[in-house]
Amino acid sequence: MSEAAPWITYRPELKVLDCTIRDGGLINKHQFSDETVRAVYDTCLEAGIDAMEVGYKNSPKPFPKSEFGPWRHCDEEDINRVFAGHDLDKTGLKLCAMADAGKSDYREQIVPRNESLLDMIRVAFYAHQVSEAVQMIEHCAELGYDTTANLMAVSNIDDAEIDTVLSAIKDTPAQVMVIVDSFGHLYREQIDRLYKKYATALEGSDKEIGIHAHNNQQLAFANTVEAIILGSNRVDATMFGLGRGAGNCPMELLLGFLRNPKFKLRPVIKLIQEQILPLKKEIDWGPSIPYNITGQMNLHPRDAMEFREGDTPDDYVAFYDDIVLDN
Ligand SMILES: C[C@H](O)CC(=O)C(=O)O
Repeated sequence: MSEAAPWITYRPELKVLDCTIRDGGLINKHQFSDETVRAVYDTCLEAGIDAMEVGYKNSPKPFPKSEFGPWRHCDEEDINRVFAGHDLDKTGLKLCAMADAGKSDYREQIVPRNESLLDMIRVAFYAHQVSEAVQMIEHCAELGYDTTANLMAVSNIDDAEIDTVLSAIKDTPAQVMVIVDSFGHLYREQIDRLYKKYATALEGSDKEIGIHAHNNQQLAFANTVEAIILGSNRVDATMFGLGRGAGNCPMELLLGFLRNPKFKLRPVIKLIQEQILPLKKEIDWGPSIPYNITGQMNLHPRDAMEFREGDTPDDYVAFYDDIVLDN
């Protein structure tokens, strides 16, 4: 964590992670073409982005390969095909995958780091899964990976539970503890409170604090900037905000804000024009009233996603009546 964060200026320790394919895959079952995945990778290289999350290391049992694309499982052969020749030392780009507690066969699916092009495993978990998350982090660190701890849905957990998680994670080898606003519910003041809570609990552990924001209330970029101002040095964003439901902090806004000259905006704009805009015609993401409502109500976006996939995606009043009057 930065002691004093000179937020509007050059801060070389601040690292940007692109999770377009991993988070965006939650709206199309990770059915991206190799061309799109490779284009995001090439853009990360050209734009000076520090890490690219290529998907999930999740089990094919709950996510059968007949239904879900390769980036839900990140088999090594798929990684080797699409990122052939990737070299961390030459490019400075870390490739990473997310493993969900309860949904990953991590002991079988994750091979030693020196046998993989992946450099980092981000462990995602809900508060009640913290014991498994600790085991996963320790296991992946033993295999040689950088690791992060991503406590999901933090807006929905009481303080005592957050404290329990933070004290369990503090002693793990995870380099980063991420503030994850899964429901896009948090306001600036809550980001402040959580950042300070995480920083106090993790003091002395050398862990960085990360931020992963969803855009239900059109606050993902603002909340990301707020975390950066406070000292967060590990920041998630996606190209054109492509991500589950309302999407994420848009990369194009984030890079426009950062002052490190290594970050280049033009390749991101080019990718958006050539690859992401065509996707926008096929799949729905980004803020809309159903996502605003679930964000305001601190609910998982699944009902809004189902509604947007249905026959009357713009019948906002019907969604309001269903969700607001039912809760
Ligand atoms: C822990 C991850 O960042 C998963 C995710 O995207 C979420 O919002 O939850």
